[in-house]
Amino acid sequence: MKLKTLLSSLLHYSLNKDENPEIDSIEMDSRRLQKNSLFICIEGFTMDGHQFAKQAVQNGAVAILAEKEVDNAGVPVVIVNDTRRAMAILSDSFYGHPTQHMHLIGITGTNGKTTTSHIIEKIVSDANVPSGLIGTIDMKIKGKSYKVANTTPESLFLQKAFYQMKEEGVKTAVMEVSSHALDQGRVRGCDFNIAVFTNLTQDHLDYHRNMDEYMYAKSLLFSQMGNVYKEGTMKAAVLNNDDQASTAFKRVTPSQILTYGIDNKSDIMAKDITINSRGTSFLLQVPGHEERKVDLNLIGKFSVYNALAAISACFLSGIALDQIISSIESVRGVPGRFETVDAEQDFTVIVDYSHTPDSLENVLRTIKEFASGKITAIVGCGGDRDKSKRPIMAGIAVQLADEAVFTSDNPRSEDPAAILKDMEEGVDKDAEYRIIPDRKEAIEYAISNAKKDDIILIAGKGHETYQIIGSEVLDFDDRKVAMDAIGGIKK
Ligand SMILES: CC(=O)N[C@H]1[C@@H](OP(=O)(O)OP(=O)(O)OC[C@H]2O[C@@H](n3ccc(=O)[nH]c3=O)[C@H](O)[C@@H]2O)O[C@H](CO)[C@@H](O)[C@@H]1O[C@H](C)C(=O)N[C@@H](C)C(=O)N[C@H](CCC(=O)O)C(=O)O
Ligand SMILES: Nc1ncnc2c1ncn2[C@@H]1O[C@H](COP(=O)(O)OP(=O)(O)OP(=O)(O)O)[C@@H](O)[C@H]1O
Ligand SMILES: N[C@H](CCC[C@H](N)C(=O)O)C(=O)O
Ligand SMILES: [Mg+2]
Repeated sequence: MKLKTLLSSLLHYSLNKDENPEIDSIEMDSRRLQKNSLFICIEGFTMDGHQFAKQAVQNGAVAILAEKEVDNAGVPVVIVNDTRRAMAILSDSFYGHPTQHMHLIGITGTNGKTTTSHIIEKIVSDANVPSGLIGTIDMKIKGKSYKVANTTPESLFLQKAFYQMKEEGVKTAVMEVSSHALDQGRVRGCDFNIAVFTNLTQDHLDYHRNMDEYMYAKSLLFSQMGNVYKEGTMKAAVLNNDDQASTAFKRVTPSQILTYGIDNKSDIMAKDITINSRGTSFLLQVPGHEERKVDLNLIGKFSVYNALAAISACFLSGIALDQIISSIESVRGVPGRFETVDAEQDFTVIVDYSHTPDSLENVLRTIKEFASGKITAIVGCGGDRDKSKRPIMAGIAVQLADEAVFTSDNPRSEDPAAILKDMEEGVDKDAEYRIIPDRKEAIEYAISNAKKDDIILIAGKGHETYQIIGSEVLDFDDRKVAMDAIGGIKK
């Protein structure tokens, strides 16, 4: 594609010379350049990509997109206000607007994005619709899994992935949309047909300055729904009516709205919820349909919210209600979300990705609803992430579990002892808890002391198969460590 053809999708830019090279690829990393590429300089959080312009030209770039003057080695330089956002628009054009050729469902919210997106993908593929998925655990194209670096990848990766999906015949794609991605404009250019909101509680206050800014970032998914519109295409916001933030999203979205809820009157509702240690049942109310009983294999009131969000999105996508219900009833769970580690021991071990105050509280309250033995919570907090959630999470663990064990999550560049100190700030001086900084030892301690009917919650890392200590990424999987520890005591 010629440079000027590519640039025609931008509202505004300036070009320093009247040249029009052929562009065969778009790149944002000077170390991974191809011949005849357009190099996009990004001022990042750790590096300024503008300093690599000359290196990029030496490595094959024939044009540069930047926010300021660069050492360009003679190639055309395009100046725009914001290169990350321009990259999203250009990538969408370069790959032929792939999301305009499929039904795209985006999910945002503090908790439940991964779970809800996996449920939707299951319902869609059970309905024999070729499906794609992008999120925290992986990217899936018609069931085949690929690695991703971010929950919501950078636009360049994203549009290339959608192009691959389109080429492979994907008709419906579902993706998690993180607040970071919205803030950085990674999903500008995505033609969302349905935008789903799960809930908003505290997280990521290391990145967003306060809850209002965090909510504003989330609201962009809904306010930008009208940015790409072709007459006749479905555009809808699916909002949790029991969460206050939905009021703001209702105001900013230009699209049709479908609400779901348990407590407040909503379009799609769950009533008469019953929870046991194996699942959750409820009566489902959907407009134009008789009330229906749904038996989920997923546990907790929060699982009902995820189910309602998924049912609402699939209902709007035109999948028959019978089909939706039979699929959702067959969902066995999502890796690392309330996943039990079972070696036929007489106590229960649950690995769960609760790394926010709200998710930890929900999971512990859910466990309390069916526990007959002692509840032990193993909890840590990530380094280089929202520090203000540390004392809150520690307080919740002490308050709701019978025994709280504080340990390390991914300390990253921080001192694990300092993170544990921050956690301790949240508990009363006379409260009882145990500190075991080494995560493996913490898990082994809890398992070797478990008695019949006890429940051990290993929170925070869910599906993760690594632990980041300093700059090292070490093999670590809570499920495997727990399984080995159970094996050890059964010998
Ligand atoms: C804070 C943040 O969002 N960082 C993201 C950001 O990195 P950055 O701005 O630091 O990039 P940088 O290293 O400064 O580099 C700037 C530019 O220079 C270029 N460069 C750099 C070196 C070089 O030699 N040559 C070169 O060209 C880089 O390719 C880049 O274009 O841009 C990168 C590329 O897209 C992201 O991978 C990276 O995510 C990091 C890994 C991250 O941890 N992000 C988290 C905070 C995040 O986004 N999380 C959310 C999920 C949260 C949730 O689910 O709860 C997510 O969507 O994943
Ligand atoms: N609807 C919900 N409300 C509150 N907590 C939830 C909900 N759904 C799941 N959780 C809890 O949050 C944890 C993370 O769930 P999930 O991975 O689905 O969320 P996410 O939004 O994708 O998180 P992340 O932003 O880290 O990717 C789960 O392990 C569970 O403890
Ligand atoms: N997407 C989340 C993941 C946190 C997972 C937890 N294990 C940690 O490392 O803090 C974040 O980046 O905040
Ligand atoms: Mg996720």
